Amino acid sequence: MEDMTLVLFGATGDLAKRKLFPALYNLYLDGKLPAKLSIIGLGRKYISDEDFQSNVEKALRAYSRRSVQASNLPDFLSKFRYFTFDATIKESYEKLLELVESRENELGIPQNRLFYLSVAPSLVDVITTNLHASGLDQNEGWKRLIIEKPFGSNVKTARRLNDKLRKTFSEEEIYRIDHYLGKPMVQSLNTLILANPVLDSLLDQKLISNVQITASEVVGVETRADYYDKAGAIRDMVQNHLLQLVMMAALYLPENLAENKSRAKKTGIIESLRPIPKEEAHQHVVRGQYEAGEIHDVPVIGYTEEQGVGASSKNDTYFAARLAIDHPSWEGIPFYIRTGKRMDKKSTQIVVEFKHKMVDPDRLPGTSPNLLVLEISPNESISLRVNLKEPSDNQFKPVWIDFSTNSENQPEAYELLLFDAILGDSTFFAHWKEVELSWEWIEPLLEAYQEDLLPLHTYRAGSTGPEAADELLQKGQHKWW
Ligand SMILES: NC(=O)C1=CN([C@@H]2O[C@H](COP(=O)(O)OP(=O)(O)OC[C@H]3O[C@@H](n4cnc5c(N)ncnc54)[C@H](OP(=O)(O)O)[C@@H]3O)[C@@H](O)[C@H]2O)C=CC1
Ligand SMILES: O=C1O[C@H](COP(=O)(O)O)[C@@H](O)[C@H](O)[C@H]1O
Repeated sequence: MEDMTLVLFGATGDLAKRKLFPALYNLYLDGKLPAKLSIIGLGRKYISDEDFQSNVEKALRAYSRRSVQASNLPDFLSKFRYFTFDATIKESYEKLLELVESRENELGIPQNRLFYLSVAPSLVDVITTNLHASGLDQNEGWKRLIIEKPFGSNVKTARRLNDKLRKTFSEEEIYRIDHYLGKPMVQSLNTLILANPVLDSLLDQKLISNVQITASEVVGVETRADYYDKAGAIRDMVQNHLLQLVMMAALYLPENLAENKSRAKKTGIIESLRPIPKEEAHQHVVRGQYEAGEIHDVPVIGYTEEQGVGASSKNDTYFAARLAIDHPSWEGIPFYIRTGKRMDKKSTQIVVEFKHKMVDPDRLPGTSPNLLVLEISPNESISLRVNLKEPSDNQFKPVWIDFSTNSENQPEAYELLLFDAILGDSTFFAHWKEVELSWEWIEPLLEAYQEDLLPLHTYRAGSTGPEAADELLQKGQHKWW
């Protein structure tokens, strides 16, 4: 691992506090940070280095998955410096360069620089332009840029943003964060299948009936109405996280694809995703919005009553769709995806349902389809549902065989992703072609939204979503698991 500098734009923000500082600390505890590391945090308000380090410490105490150890904390904090910086002022970059270089010289660090843009998308252009103009990116070592979501709000704005980034960084130097790609279960899909030939043999195209990907949340819009009411579930969760999960599942589940995990293959999946023309969207897509309801016996308000949301908002807080992948490995196997806020439970999972037609219900009463469930979060597990006979009534009953690891102390997505970026491994970052193709696939659906071609269904907070989403699966004689 090479010694380096991490320049963190947005070091006084929420993401830095809740995710990035804890991720860095846990990497440190695991010995996964470079021996010599200079971290320079940036924000507009004046903060001394000591106060900044104390803010980092507070963030660790509040959010780190492992408790803070007094014995190593001073060494960890000594890597941090703070610089008062306004991204819109050109001179700030020249002074920043002086600080970066002075720390590099002081610590004997080569000019390897990782720039993390944990700031609003509106600042990305001005920052990358000035990184270049000031010479911060003209270093002798490597340079990398980590960029947060959202990556555009449609295909046009995403392309514009990418063109701007590409003026300063090459595609290989850009690390687009999709934190679902950092979840440990998602990262280990490939090796999981390869390490378990038994799973491999189950994941045979001839045996699979359909694949279901769910990302349900209990939380509502929280304090983010300003952003969320414009984005909706389709931009917030579907274009990025769900389509990435579709690519990962489609790529790694069948054995014939598992061997080659090249970028071209992942792009191949998203390229094969059959477009849904806007006129046909209502046959394949369900959009919904939560109404008042109850979650775990606590009453919660409806979406349009949330602070910052207009009473007439038509924004989607739920999205479900039936997808077809025109790829030889997935011919005739539908992928169902759904995501929603204020649902009955927090769960991200991939379910593979196996064909059941060959089982004779007269000879074997009570059987149900076999299922393979890969739970991604909040817990990590693999479960297989099989049919067992009840001796008492001669009926079969579904029984779960569960394999789960103790996931209490699993690394967080940001830890795995930051580590990869430090190493220069971009496998689990969203590459431009994937992002662009995802937006292209989403575009007709956005148009259908705009032209009101898709009804907005409502669902009670605390439920499993609109009834229309159940009907979507019933058309194919399937049901959500
Ligand atoms: N928070 C989260 O959970 C998640 C956030 N993201 C993304 O991460 C990014 C950051 O989000 P978050 O931390 O929540 O945002 P915050 O609003 O909490 O923080 C924004 C940061 O940007 C800094 N900033 C704002 N204007 C300027 C400026 N002109 N010059 C320099 N710094 C500036 C602020 O510093 P100061 O005010 O001190 O200048 C602050 O550190 C966004 O792109 C967001 O979409 C993605 C997923 C989850
Ligand atoms: O990116 C986002 O993800 C979270 C859900 O992430 P998870 O890791 O808790 O599953 C979602 O709440 C948020 O709206 C979205 O911006």
